[in-house]
Amino acid sequence: MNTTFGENLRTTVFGQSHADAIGCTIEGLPAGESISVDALQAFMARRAPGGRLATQRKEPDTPEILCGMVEGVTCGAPLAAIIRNTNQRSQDYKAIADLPRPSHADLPAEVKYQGHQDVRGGGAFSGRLTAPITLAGGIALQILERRGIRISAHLLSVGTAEDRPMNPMGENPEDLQKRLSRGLPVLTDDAEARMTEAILAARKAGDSIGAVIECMIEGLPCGLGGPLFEGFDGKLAFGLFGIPGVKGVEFGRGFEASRMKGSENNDPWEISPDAPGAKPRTNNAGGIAGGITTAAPVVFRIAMKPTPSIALAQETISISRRENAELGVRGRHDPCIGVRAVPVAEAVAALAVLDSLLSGPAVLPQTLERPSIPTLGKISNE
Ligand SMILES: Cc1cc2nc3c(=O)[nH]c(=O)nc-3n(C[C@H](O)[C@H](O)[C@H](O)COP(=O)(O)O)c2cc1C
Ligand SMILES: C=C(O[C@@H]1CC(C(=O)O)=C[C@@H](OP(=O)(O)O)[C@H]1O)C(=O)O
Repeated sequence: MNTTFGENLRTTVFGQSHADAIGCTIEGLPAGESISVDALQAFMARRAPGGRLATQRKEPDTPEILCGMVEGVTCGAPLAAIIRNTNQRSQDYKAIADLPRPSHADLPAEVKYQGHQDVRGGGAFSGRLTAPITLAGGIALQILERRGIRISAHLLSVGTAEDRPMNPMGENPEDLQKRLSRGLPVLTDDAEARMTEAILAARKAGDSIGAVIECMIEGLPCGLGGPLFEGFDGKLAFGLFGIPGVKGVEFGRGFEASRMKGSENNDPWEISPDAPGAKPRTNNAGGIAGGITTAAPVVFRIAMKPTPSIALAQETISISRRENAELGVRGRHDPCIGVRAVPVAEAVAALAVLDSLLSGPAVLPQTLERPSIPTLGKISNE
């Protein structure tokens, strides 16, 4: 399996849902970055299971950083971290080993790995693997935040219940944080009530429900990305499709732009006092043109499918008997994976941004910075 994301900042995720632990390594992290483990834990708690709108599996999701930092500061060496799995109930997967769940990875994984894959809890395909993604992304976010880059996501819709879209030219940061820190990450009270109702109704019916997440990256410089396969949108989309359950990614007006005229969709340039000296007056492009960031906020949306594991009877096959069969999934499952995937989208965005920032300038400066020995050497573990 290849579970690495990024070229300059390489995050590799490992583990299975019911193994002893899951975790990640991060290569290419810049040295000298102070990381608050408390803030990291708080970010990861937004994704962690629990509560009436999520799976009942109880996991504290405590990050244990094994190396790569000295006294809370990154040291330039690869960082490795684990999250222990503490609440597995592998007996829930006895039936599933023979009766693959429709729309989960069970059957294609059985064929690809010839029965050697870990079936328990979805193994390496589980949404649980988004915990280490959130760990790595949470570290990247802290590095970006101190450079004025803000990443915020919300549930734009759950089923047919809709929140208001974000303003693509930017949101007031304090107001946004206040709004997003309610029970469900949404911008309006009305959306919170209607989405909660839709999720609880789906759960009660033994069913599940899909969602759309909208995310905005503010404070980016113009110039990240490049043409063709170097596009910042391509990098982001690649990372976002790594989140289990993502079925669509769109930037700016996305598919809606295909129904517009050029005169409606174009974002006019205007002179601006801010770097780089010009900015688009509208942001239908979602902050990216020619694969390169324009300095307008990057805005993207991801479509999250409804959770495949549902209690309602489903048609499947019996692998051992080679005949059609029926399955109603028992066990602990999210009625709407979109809810907990909101911070995961932010985490992937942070990893993509930091990876791009670390790629270096396209034009080499005439004079190279020549670092010297710092005045005070640091001796730790004394
Ligand atoms: C945060 C999160 C939680 C998830 N929880 C569940 C779950 O409880 N039950 C389930 O069947 N799928 C869950 N999923 C989705 C499956 O992992 C996913 O549908 C499966 O791996 C197949 O991948 P695909 O949907 O991308 O094809 C979750 C995904 C995420 C991101
Ligand atoms: C544990 C998490 O979510 C799990 C994601 C998941 C799946 O198939 O994706 C299936 C369930 O696993 P289990 O049957 O072991 O409870 C969820 O609980 C998590 O996200 O931390």
